[in-house]
Amino acid sequence: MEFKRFEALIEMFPQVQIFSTEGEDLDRVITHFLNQRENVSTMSEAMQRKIQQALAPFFQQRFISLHDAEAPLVRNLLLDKKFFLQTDRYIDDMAWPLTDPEKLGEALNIADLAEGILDRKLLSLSNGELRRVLLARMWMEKPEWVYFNDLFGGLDPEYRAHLAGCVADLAKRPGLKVVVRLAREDELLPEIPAFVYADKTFTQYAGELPKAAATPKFKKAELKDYEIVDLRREAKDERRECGNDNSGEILFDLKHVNVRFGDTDVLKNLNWTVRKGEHWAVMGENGAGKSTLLGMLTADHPQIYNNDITLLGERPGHGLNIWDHKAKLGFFSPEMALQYREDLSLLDVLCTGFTPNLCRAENITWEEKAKAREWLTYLGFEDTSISIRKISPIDKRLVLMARAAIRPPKVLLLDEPTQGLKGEYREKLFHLLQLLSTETTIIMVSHYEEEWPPCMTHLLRMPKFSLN
Ligand SMILES: Nc1ncnc2c1ncn2[C@@H]1O[C@H](COP(=O)(O)OP(=O)(O)OP(=O)(O)O)[C@@H](O)[C@H]1O
Repeated sequence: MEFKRFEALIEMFPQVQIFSTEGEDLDRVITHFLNQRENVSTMSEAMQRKIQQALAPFFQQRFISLHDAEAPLVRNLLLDKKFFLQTDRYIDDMAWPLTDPEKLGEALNIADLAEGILDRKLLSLSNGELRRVLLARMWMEKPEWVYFNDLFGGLDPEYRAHLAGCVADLAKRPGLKVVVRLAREDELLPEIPAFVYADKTFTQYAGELPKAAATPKFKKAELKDYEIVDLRREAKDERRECGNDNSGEILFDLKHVNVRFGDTDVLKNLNWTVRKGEHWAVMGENGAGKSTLLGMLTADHPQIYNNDITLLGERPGHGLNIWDHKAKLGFFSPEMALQYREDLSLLDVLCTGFTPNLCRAENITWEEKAKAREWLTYLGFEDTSISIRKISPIDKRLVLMARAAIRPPKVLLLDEPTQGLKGEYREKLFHLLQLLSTETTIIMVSHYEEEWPPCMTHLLRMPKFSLN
């Protein structure tokens, strides 16, 4: 069955899941349709980012304990009669849809959050926690239409399984119209009619839908402390051959590291050593402290000063120069892509990767330019002169990841690099990382078990100590 128009599809299938690698185009089509409807509840990364941007123009601000008494709490977002997103530098004059306080218990259950979350400041939440709070809110609204844009993006595996069950139940509610957009085919839900969107056409999914929601390979309840897995021992094949520089130079050394905010333990007695030639995947449930950990490695997090940490041979407060340190790293996170403001061509963006700065680079050599051009061509960008502002947010992410890696840096830090990336892009990225692994040390945060290039040598699993 094929549909050209979303109107026709939704009329026939009021509960529908749509998988597409052309996510933004599909989102535009659905949003255009829903903007003309009333009582719509939407969950999307864009909403999450809007809140984060409104509350803090610079993401690092989040690392600082927030004293602002006016900063909105989760309680305000979920329970205020009329909630406006407002700070002293941001005003949203549209009130958010009304919520039903009676549904709070059910909603927190859906979001798998404890009641203590209500007193947390919105800005202090991790990406996944904020997503889950927004999901809780949807369950407290009274919509006729529900739209989940990239339902599982940024969520940990166990919660993804829980959410899949909740959405399947929601889709059974009589009269409710439910639209789910999925970025990955392997995340299709059971029972809900499925379509694939490509070339501006919705085609019925030809494969078989799963019988039940996928179960996570790993259960967080089993994890009581930090766990290190030697991936080389697990796979005795080609992994041993790559990134095998056993010079033993210690790049990062963290001893009994603790990070707390008020009475929330984020990192608790973490001992972790990263040596040159190792490549680490970092996993952990939403709020486990993965971004906090990366913030420490980049020296952005102020709590590096009250911990025993060595960063590339230097100690914070004892000779570490932050800018020299950052110049040795390549860093990418989805927030960075969001906050990137430069109006440069793709080629110029990639060339900034040879310098410590984000703005236009001077004195780029002919060889560097040629390498940047070669990388862009490999990633599928034919016209390297177009502005980064003209490409889609997902393409922008890919270009900024390439920028972080091209030099190559001494250490490449990637926070959820595959979030929202289509399979073909993931493969290209992993191929690049595999090639780079002989020259740089890679540390990569992921929410997908075993979804990393074969060069990865270790996995750090992080538990979540606080219950919100
Ligand atoms: N300034 C702050 N004040 C209070 N709590 C904070 C602050 N900054 C971070 N936290 C808390 O620290 C915990 C870890 O956050 P972090 O962003 O490191 O998690 P994460 O593992 O990256 O999560 P996700 O998978 O959702 O991205 C979260 O529970 C978060 O709410």
